[in-house]
Amino acid sequence: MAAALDPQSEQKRMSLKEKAKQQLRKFDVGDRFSHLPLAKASVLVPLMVRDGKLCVLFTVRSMKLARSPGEVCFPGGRRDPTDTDEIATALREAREEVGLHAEQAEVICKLVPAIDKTRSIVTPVVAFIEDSFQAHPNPEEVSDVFYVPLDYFIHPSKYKVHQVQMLGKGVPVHFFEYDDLERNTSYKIWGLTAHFTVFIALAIFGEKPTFEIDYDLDNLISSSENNFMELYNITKNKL
Ligand SMILES: CC(C)(COP(=O)(O)OP(=O)(O)OC[C@H]1O[C@@H](n2cnc3c(N)ncnc32)[C@H](O)[C@@H]1OP(=O)(O)O)[C@@H](O)C(=O)NCCC(=O)NCCSC(=O)CC(=O)O
Ligand SMILES: [Mg+2]
Repeated sequence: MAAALDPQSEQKRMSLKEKAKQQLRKFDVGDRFSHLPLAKASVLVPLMVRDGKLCVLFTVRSMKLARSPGEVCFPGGRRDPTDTDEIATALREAREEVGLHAEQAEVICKLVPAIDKTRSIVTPVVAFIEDSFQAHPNPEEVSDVFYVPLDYFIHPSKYKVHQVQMLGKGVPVHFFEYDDLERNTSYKIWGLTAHFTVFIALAIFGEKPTFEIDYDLDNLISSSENNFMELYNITKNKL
């Protein structure tokens, strides 16, 4: 039984969440990108408050997977015919992969998508989950589940960046290394997953990070959507 929170920390916990929800809702893209004719996938970005800090849940992909084995990602996957929309895909995959039931998740928004190496449009669906959520990883797809404070993606202690030519455009690929002291394990969060996490940290905290970003922080919505459409148009023309 978790120790009863004193009213003060309960108050702080709630205001942390409410402020984060308020910020995230400003970035909801609705169905603005739902009609684009590329294969679709979604990830669920689970947020919660742990030890008084906003934290995000990550998974480590099983080595059995053909694609990106062993890499850190969010619960997620390709859309299947039973999914009514991007949110349904994200929630179905989270249930399959970490045993998160839809009623344990409060979906807050869909954020600007990204394009992955299989040229699918990947939509990040952000949800608050129960702070006490206990993951049940599906070993077919997930080998580990861990949590990182979200502000680590504003001022990381271990970070590097690679500028890659993605579809003819110079794009920063963020590489974070997070040392989970409790589990005595170091995790590498990079690429698409890091891209989404940085954006969510910027949207919630609105703070300039200690590393370079390819957004205009004062116009985060328009600069992020322009970045996506630029990559989409290059991808579309290459198909
Ligand atoms: C784009 C994605 C959301 C798509 O999700 P998934 O790859 O998990 O797709 P999925 O869950 O639908 O299916 C994954 C595999 O599991 C199998 N699978 C699905 N359901 C299953 C089940 N119930 N039981 C057993 N296996 C199952 C499928 O056959 C599939 O194999 P198969 O696939 O063989 O059919 C994810 O790949 C992702 O987040 N990628 C980025 C990870 C990342 O950031 N890596 C860091 C480098 S950046 C990077 O690498 C960028 C990039 O990816 O472009
Ligand atoms: Mg998956």
